Amino acid sequence: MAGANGRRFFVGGNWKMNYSKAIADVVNNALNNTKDVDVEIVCAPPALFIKDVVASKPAHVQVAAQNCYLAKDGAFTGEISPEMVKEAGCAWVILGHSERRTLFHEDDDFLKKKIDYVLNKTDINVIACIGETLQEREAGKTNEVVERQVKAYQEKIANDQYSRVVIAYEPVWAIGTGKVATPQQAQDVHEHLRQFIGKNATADVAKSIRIIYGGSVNGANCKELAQKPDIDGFLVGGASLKPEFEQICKARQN
Ligand SMILES: O=C[C@H](O)COP(=O)(O)O
Repeated sequence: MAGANGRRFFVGGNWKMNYSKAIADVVNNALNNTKDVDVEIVCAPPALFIKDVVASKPAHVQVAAQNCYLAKDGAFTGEISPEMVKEAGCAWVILGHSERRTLFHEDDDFLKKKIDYVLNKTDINVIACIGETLQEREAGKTNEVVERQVKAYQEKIANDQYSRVVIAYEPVWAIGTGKVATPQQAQDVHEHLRQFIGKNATADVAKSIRIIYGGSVNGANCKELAQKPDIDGFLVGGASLKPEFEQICKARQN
Protein backbone atom coordinates (compact mmCIF):
# COMPACT_ATOMS: atom_id res chain seq x y z
CA MET A 1 0.00 0.00 0.00
CA ALA A 2 1.28 3.47 -0.83
CA GLY A 3 1.37 6.44 1.54
CA ALA A 4 -0.77 9.57 1.25
CA ASN A 5 1.58 10.92 -1.42
CA GLY A 6 1.21 7.71 -3.45
CA ARG A 7 4.73 6.52 -2.66
CA ARG A 8 5.33 3.46 -0.49
CA PHE A 9 8.01 3.92 2.18
CA PHE A 10 11.18 1.99 1.27
CA VAL A 11 14.00 0.89 3.55
CA GLY A 12 17.16 -0.76 2.23
CA GLY A 13 19.81 -2.35 4.41
CA ASN A 14 23.21 -2.27 2.76
CA TRP A 15 25.33 -4.79 4.64
CA LYS A 16 28.44 -3.75 2.66
CA MET A 17 31.31 -6.24 3.27
CA ASN A 18 29.86 -7.58 6.51
CA TYR A 19 28.36 -11.01 7.15
CA SER A 20 28.15 -13.64 9.81
CA LYS A 21 25.39 -16.02 10.83
CA ALA A 22 25.08 -13.98 14.04
CA ILE A 23 24.52 -10.75 12.06
CA ALA A 24 21.90 -12.46 9.86
CA ASP A 25 20.13 -13.68 13.01
CA VAL A 26 20.06 -10.18 14.49
CA VAL A 27 18.61 -8.73 11.28
CA ASN A 28 16.04 -11.50 10.89
CA ASN A 29 14.91 -11.04 14.49
CA ALA A 30 14.51 -7.30 13.92
CA LEU A 31 12.63 -7.81 10.66
CA ASN A 32 10.31 -10.47 12.09
CA ASN A 33 8.74 -7.57 13.99
CA THR A 34 7.99 -5.59 10.82
CA LYS A 35 5.60 -8.01 9.11
CA ASP A 36 2.56 -5.83 9.62
CA VAL A 37 4.26 -2.54 8.79
CA ASP A 38 3.46 -0.81 5.49
CA VAL A 39 7.04 -0.53 4.23
CA GLU A 40 9.05 -2.17 1.46
CA ILE A 41 12.18 -3.69 2.99
CA VAL A 42 15.22 -4.85 1.02
CA CYS A 43 18.42 -6.33 2.47
CA ALA A 44 21.67 -6.35 0.50
CA PRO A 45 24.19 -8.85 1.88
CA PRO A 46 27.56 -9.59 0.26
CA ALA A 47 27.03 -11.59 -2.96
CA LEU A 48 28.48 -14.78 -1.53
CA PHE A 49 25.77 -14.89 1.13
CA ILE A 50 22.74 -13.82 -0.91
CA LYS A 51 21.39 -17.36 -1.05
CA ASP A 52 21.75 -17.82 2.72
CA VAL A 53 19.80 -14.62 3.33
CA VAL A 54 17.16 -15.56 0.75
CA ALA A 55 16.72 -18.88 2.58
CA SER A 56 16.50 -17.43 6.09
CA LYS A 57 14.80 -14.01 5.72
CA PRO A 58 11.18 -13.31 6.67
CA ALA A 59 8.86 -13.71 3.67
CA HIS A 60 7.97 -10.00 3.40
CA VAL A 61 11.62 -8.96 3.02
CA GLN A 62 13.28 -8.74 -0.40
CA VAL A 63 16.96 -9.15 -1.21
CA ALA A 64 19.34 -7.03 -3.30
CA ALA A 65 22.83 -7.43 -4.66
CA GLN A 66 25.23 -4.61 -3.81
CA ASN A 67 26.53 -4.42 -7.37
CA CYS A 68 26.53 -6.26 -10.67
CA TYR A 69 28.21 -6.19 -14.06
CA LEU A 70 26.59 -5.47 -17.43
CA ALA A 71 26.76 -8.80 -19.22
CA LYS A 72 25.10 -12.17 -18.82
CA ASP A 73 28.30 -14.22 -18.61
CA GLY A 74 31.84 -14.33 -19.95
CA ALA A 75 35.43 -13.44 -19.13
CA PHE A 76 34.84 -10.85 -16.40
CA THR A 77 36.86 -12.13 -13.47
CA GLY A 78 35.41 -11.23 -10.10
CA GLU A 79 32.10 -9.95 -11.45
CA ILE A 80 28.54 -11.25 -11.16
CA SER A 81 25.85 -10.75 -13.79
CA PRO A 82 22.35 -9.34 -13.27
CA GLU A 83 21.04 -12.71 -14.46
CA MET A 84 23.01 -14.46 -11.67
CA VAL A 85 21.71 -11.94 -9.15
CA LYS A 86 18.20 -12.78 -10.26
CA GLU A 87 18.79 -16.52 -10.14
CA ALA A 88 20.12 -16.25 -6.60
CA GLY A 89 16.80 -14.76 -5.52
CA CYS A 90 17.31 -11.00 -5.68
CA ALA A 91 14.63 -8.60 -6.88
CA TRP A 92 16.92 -5.57 -6.58
CA VAL A 93 20.46 -4.40 -7.21
CA ILE A 94 22.24 -1.36 -5.79
CA LEU A 95 24.13 0.62 -8.44
CA GLY A 96 26.54 3.53 -8.10
CA HIS A 97 27.09 3.48 -4.35
CA SER A 98 29.69 6.11 -3.47
CA GLU A 99 32.06 3.37 -2.34
CA ARG A 100 31.85 1.86 -5.86
CA ARG A 101 32.38 5.30 -7.38
CA THR A 102 35.31 6.28 -5.14
CA LEU A 103 37.14 3.04 -4.35
CA PHE A 104 36.41 1.19 -7.61
CA HIS A 105 36.34 4.15 -9.99
CA GLU A 106 32.83 3.60 -11.35
CA ASP A 107 31.80 6.78 -13.18
CA ASP A 108 28.52 8.11 -14.57
CA ASP A 109 29.24 6.73 -18.03
CA PHE A 110 29.81 3.19 -16.73
CA LEU A 111 26.81 3.39 -14.39
CA LYS A 112 24.51 4.50 -17.17
CA LYS A 113 25.51 1.40 -19.12
CA LYS A 114 24.85 -0.77 -16.09
CA ILE A 115 21.37 0.62 -15.43
CA ASP A 116 20.59 0.28 -19.14
CA TYR A 117 21.52 -3.41 -19.04
CA VAL A 118 19.68 -4.18 -15.81
CA LEU A 119 16.46 -2.42 -16.83
CA ASN A 120 16.37 -3.67 -20.40
CA LYS A 121 17.78 -7.20 -20.16
CA THR A 122 16.29 -8.28 -16.82
CA ASP A 123 13.33 -7.50 -14.59
CA ILE A 124 15.51 -6.57 -11.61
CA ASN A 125 14.76 -3.29 -9.85
CA VAL A 126 17.48 -0.73 -9.18
CA ILE A 127 18.49 1.34 -6.17
CA ALA A 128 20.44 4.05 -8.02
CA CYS A 129 22.81 5.97 -5.73
CA ILE A 130 24.00 9.54 -6.00
CA GLY A 131 25.53 12.10 -3.64
CA GLU A 132 28.05 14.89 -3.26
CA THR A 133 31.33 14.97 -1.33
CA LEU A 134 31.95 17.40 1.52
CA GLN A 135 34.22 19.44 -0.74
CA GLU A 136 31.47 19.70 -3.36
CA ARG A 137 28.88 20.70 -0.75
CA GLU A 138 31.16 23.36 0.72
CA ALA A 139 31.79 24.69 -2.78
CA GLY A 140 28.01 25.10 -3.24
CA LYS A 141 27.92 22.39 -5.91
CA THR A 142 25.51 19.91 -4.33
CA ASN A 143 22.67 20.42 -6.81
CA GLU A 144 25.03 20.50 -9.77
CA VAL A 145 26.63 17.18 -8.75
CA VAL A 146 23.42 15.30 -8.00
CA GLU A 147 21.82 16.61 -11.19
CA ARG A 148 24.74 15.29 -13.25
CA GLN A 149 24.63 11.90 -11.54
CA VAL A 150 20.87 11.45 -11.77
CA LYS A 151 20.77 12.67 -15.37
CA ALA A 152 23.24 9.96 -16.36
CA TYR A 153 20.85 7.32 -15.03
CA GLN A 154 17.85 9.07 -16.56
CA GLU A 155 19.36 8.89 -20.04
CA LYS A 156 18.73 5.14 -19.87
CA ILE A 157 15.43 5.01 -17.98
CA ALA A 158 12.27 4.99 -20.07
CA ASN A 159 9.23 6.67 -18.52
CA ASP A 160 7.55 3.30 -17.94
CA GLN A 161 10.65 1.97 -16.13
CA TYR A 162 10.74 4.50 -13.26
CA SER A 163 8.53 2.27 -11.13
CA ARG A 164 11.50 -0.13 -11.05
CA VAL A 165 13.93 2.52 -9.82
CA VAL A 166 14.50 4.05 -6.39
CA ILE A 167 16.92 6.98 -6.19
CA ALA A 168 19.17 6.90 -3.11
CA TYR A 169 20.56 10.30 -2.16
CA GLU A 170 23.59 9.63 0.00
CA PRO A 171 25.84 12.61 0.73
CA VAL A 172 29.32 11.10 0.91
CA TRP A 173 30.20 13.18 3.99
CA ALA A 174 27.36 11.53 5.92
CA ILE A 175 28.18 7.91 5.09
CA GLY A 176 29.59 5.97 8.02
CA THR A 177 30.62 9.20 9.73
CA GLY A 178 27.85 9.62 12.30
CA LYS A 179 27.31 13.03 10.69
CA VAL A 180 23.75 12.71 9.40
CA ALA A 181 22.32 15.38 7.09
CA THR A 182 19.72 17.45 8.90
CA PRO A 183 16.16 16.59 7.88
CA GLN A 184 15.96 19.98 6.14
CA GLN A 185 19.27 19.50 4.28
CA ALA A 186 18.04 16.14 2.98
CA GLN A 187 14.56 17.48 2.20
CA ASP A 188 16.02 20.38 0.20
CA VAL A 189 18.04 18.05 -2.03
CA HIS A 190 15.19 15.55 -2.42
CA GLU A 191 12.75 18.30 -3.39
CA HIS A 192 15.22 19.68 -5.90
CA LEU A 193 15.86 16.21 -7.32
CA ARG A 194 12.15 15.48 -7.68
CA GLN A 195 11.69 18.63 -9.75
CA PHE A 196 14.81 17.93 -11.80
CA ILE A 197 13.81 14.31 -12.48
CA GLY A 198 10.41 15.53 -13.65
CA LYS A 199 12.00 17.88 -16.17
CA ASN A 200 13.80 14.95 -17.80
CA ALA A 201 10.78 12.65 -17.57
CA THR A 202 7.16 13.55 -16.78
CA ALA A 203 5.23 15.19 -13.96
CA ASP A 204 3.81 11.78 -13.08
CA VAL A 205 7.30 10.34 -12.77
CA ALA A 206 8.35 13.24 -10.52
CA LYS A 207 5.35 12.60 -8.29
CA SER A 208 5.75 8.84 -8.07
CA ILE A 209 9.52 8.24 -7.99
CA ARG A 210 10.82 7.26 -4.58
CA ILE A 211 13.84 9.21 -3.36
CA ILE A 212 15.41 7.72 -0.25
CA TYR A 213 18.11 9.14 2.02
CA GLY A 214 21.29 7.40 3.18
CA GLY A 215 24.09 8.48 5.51
CA SER A 216 24.31 7.71 9.25
CA VAL A 217 20.60 6.92 9.58
CA ASN A 218 19.87 5.24 12.91
CA GLY A 219 17.05 4.41 15.28
CA ALA A 220 17.29 7.81 16.94
CA ASN A 221 17.28 10.12 13.91
CA CYS A 222 15.06 8.19 11.47
CA LYS A 223 11.68 9.47 12.63
CA GLU A 224 12.42 13.14 12.09
CA LEU A 225 13.89 12.44 8.65
CA ALA A 226 10.85 10.32 7.74
CA GLN A 227 8.49 13.22 8.43
CA LYS A 228 9.86 15.23 5.51
CA PRO A 229 7.54 15.15 2.50
CA ASP A 230 10.14 14.21 -0.11
CA ILE A 231 12.02 11.59 1.95
CA ASP A 232 10.50 8.27 0.89
CA GLY A 233 12.71 5.98 2.93
CA PHE A 234 16.32 5.16 3.69
CA LEU A 235 19.37 3.27 2.52
CA VAL A 236 21.03 2.23 5.75
CA GLY A 237 24.55 0.91 6.28
CA GLY A 238 25.81 0.29 9.83
CA ALA A 239 22.44 0.42 11.58
CA SER A 240 20.95 -2.13 9.17
CA LEU A 241 23.00 -4.80 10.98
CA LYS A 242 21.64 -3.96 14.41
CA PRO A 243 18.34 -4.44 16.29
CA GLU A 244 17.55 -0.73 15.70
CA PHE A 245 16.90 -1.59 12.03
CA GLU A 246 13.40 -2.48 13.23
CA GLN A 247 12.82 1.11 14.40
CA ILE A 248 14.13 2.44 11.10
CA CYS A 249 11.70 0.24 9.15
CA LYS A 250 8.92 1.61 11.36
CA ALA A 251 10.05 5.24 11.08
CA ARG A 252 6.89 6.38 9.32
CA GLN A 253 4.58 4.42 11.59
CA ASN A 254 5.76 5.32 15.08
O1 LIG B 1 24.42 2.39 1.69
C1 LIG B 1 24.40 2.89 2.80
C2 LIG B 1 25.13 4.10 3.08
O2 LIG B 1 26.43 4.04 2.63
C3 LIG B 1 24.99 4.61 4.49
O3 LIG B 1 25.88 3.95 5.36
P1 LIG B 1 25.79 4.32 6.94
O4 LIG B 1 24.35 4.17 7.31
O5 LIG B 1 26.67 3.33 7.61
O6 LIG B 1 26.25 5.74 7.06
